[in-house]
Amino acid sequence: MTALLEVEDLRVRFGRKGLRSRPVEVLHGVSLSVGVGETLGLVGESGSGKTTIGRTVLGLVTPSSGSVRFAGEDVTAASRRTRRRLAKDIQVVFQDPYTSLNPALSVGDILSEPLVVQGLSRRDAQARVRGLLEQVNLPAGAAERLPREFSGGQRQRVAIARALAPSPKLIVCDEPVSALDLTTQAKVLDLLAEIQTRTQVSYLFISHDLAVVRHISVRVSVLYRGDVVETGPVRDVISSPSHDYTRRLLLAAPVADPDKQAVRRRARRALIESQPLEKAG
Ligand SMILES: Nc1ncnc2c1ncn2[C@@H]1O[C@H](COP(=O)(O)OP(=O)(O)OP(=O)(O)O)[C@@H](O)[C@H]1O
Repeated sequence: MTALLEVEDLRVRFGRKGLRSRPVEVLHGVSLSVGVGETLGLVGESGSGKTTIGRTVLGLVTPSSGSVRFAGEDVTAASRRTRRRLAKDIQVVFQDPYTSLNPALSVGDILSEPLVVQGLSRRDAQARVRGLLEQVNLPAGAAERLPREFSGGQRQRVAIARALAPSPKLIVCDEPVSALDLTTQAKVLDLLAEIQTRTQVSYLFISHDLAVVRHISVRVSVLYRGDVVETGPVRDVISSPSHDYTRRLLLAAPVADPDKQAVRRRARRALIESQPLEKAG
């Protein structure tokens, strides 16, 4: 598969408040790739560095070393002109559909403004908005309404439509269904998959939840404290994880049956007690 996004040996350091404290490295040489029309799941617990990877891919964080290449171009060393183009090609959908949409604008304006800025006439932008709403299964009348008039799942559909507006090649999905109930999660994931089949868009799909990642992606990278500890087909990683951290992540996933849940809890506790996990690697 042709690689669209190639992240190589990425290191990111953040400064801490206070003159004496030294910057802290939060990514320690991360490598991953996403093919054209592919979804790579990126899982890890809170604070492992998932969002930092996403923000670096979007050009919002400058790495201390390593590279991010998109369609062969180095994102981190791109000129302003190239960055403008890349800003169109790489879009994002955030976790919280309640804060990621401007509450003062109608859905139609939210979707059409970026298109008008890009040079589309108002009339063409409105036609495109109708097409975008159709793509995410919202009625054309949604354009007249404000974000607060929609449910969480519908707002996330608007956020997906906004990301699709410039016909991107890659969408960074940062926990896009974590704020939704289970049924709505499945519907939004199915929608993302359906859009991918139609458009060949690629997803870097960030989640703390392996079950969600299994639903949407074929390959997954597991991130632990700023290191990718394993990458492979989701099926293999789930059926025979090669790293203790992945085993813990699997055992931590909730299951509906309370007896199975208790068995998992005991297995996880036994694993933690027998093999304390301090460092990645
Ligand atoms: N701008 C920043 N300045 C300083 N530290 C930061 C900054 N952004 C992130 N960090 C730190 O980097 C580490 C990784 O954070 P990041 O948000 O990437 O993790 P995450 O896996 O996405 O977590 P979550 O799922 O909770 O969002 C954390 O320790 C966080 O506190």
